[in-house]
Amino acid sequence: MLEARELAIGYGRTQIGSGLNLSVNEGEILCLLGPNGCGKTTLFRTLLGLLPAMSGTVTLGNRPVANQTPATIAQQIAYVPQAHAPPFPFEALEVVLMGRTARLGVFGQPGHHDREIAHNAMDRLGIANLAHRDYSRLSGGQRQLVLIARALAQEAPLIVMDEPTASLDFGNQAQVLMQIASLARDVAARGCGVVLSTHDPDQAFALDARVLLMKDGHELAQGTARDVLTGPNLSDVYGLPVAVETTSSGRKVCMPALTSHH
Ligand SMILES: Nc1ncnc2c1ncn2[C@@H]1O[C@H](COP(=O)(O)OP(=O)(O)OP(=O)(O)O)[C@@H](O)[C@H]1O
Repeated sequence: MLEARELAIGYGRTQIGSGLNLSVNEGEILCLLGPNGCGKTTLFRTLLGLLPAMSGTVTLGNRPVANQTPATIAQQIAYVPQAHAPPFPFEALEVVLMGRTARLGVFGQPGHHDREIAHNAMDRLGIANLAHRDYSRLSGGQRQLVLIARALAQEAPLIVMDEPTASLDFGNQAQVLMQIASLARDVAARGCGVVLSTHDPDQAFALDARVLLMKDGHELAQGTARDVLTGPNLSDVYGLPVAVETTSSGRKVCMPALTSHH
């Protein structure tokens, strides 16, 4: 569905990364992990056609993304950016309704059906009570949940999420992870493809995701969480000793060694 081949990414003439390969299909979760500044957001912007590739190709639904209009791209991929406050006030529900834009005609106004879908998306994320609140006055975590609801309302077969749990509290992080898993794995509704970035390797284990581990704009390893998120790989990427252990319930957890060596 979404595929990148030998992709080089960057801004203007400044190359941020190269040699990137990935593919995501419906029902799959791909988790991007790597240190601050390694190029995750830049890669996302390139995958979404917001930033031209410096070389290599991005194909979306078997066509180069570079040849597709923003509306066609939006029908295929929903993007959940990192949450920022907008410069002017909107009701949270209006923000969610913006997810319907790519589905409306040129002068189309959202109708009853669109509002119902927007309400359902908010309900699913447990934020129905925020519908008529001023989006710019919500907390960072509440805004993040509204942006995820907007992506759900878009009803695209792929969702790209830039650090979707970054500003969420402990409970909401777990809640959003469960939503991501059910988006991809829900057999009744046809599963979406999900690409997300996170700074928490435990989340890749919890989601049983495929992992692309990045360092300095390049792929260090790609594969199952179990194969890629090893102590040596994580130690290499984050520059400190990391241990990967298995809990009594059988889940893997990653722990940096916090002892200092003097
Ligand atoms: N508009 C821009 N023009 C030039 N360089 C940029 C621009 N935006 C980001 N960069 C640079 O690109 C590099 C990669 O940034 P990017 O935001 O993709 O990293 P990231 O992996 O998403 O980081 P984080 O985990 O901190 O969000 C950084 O060195 C950053 O300074």
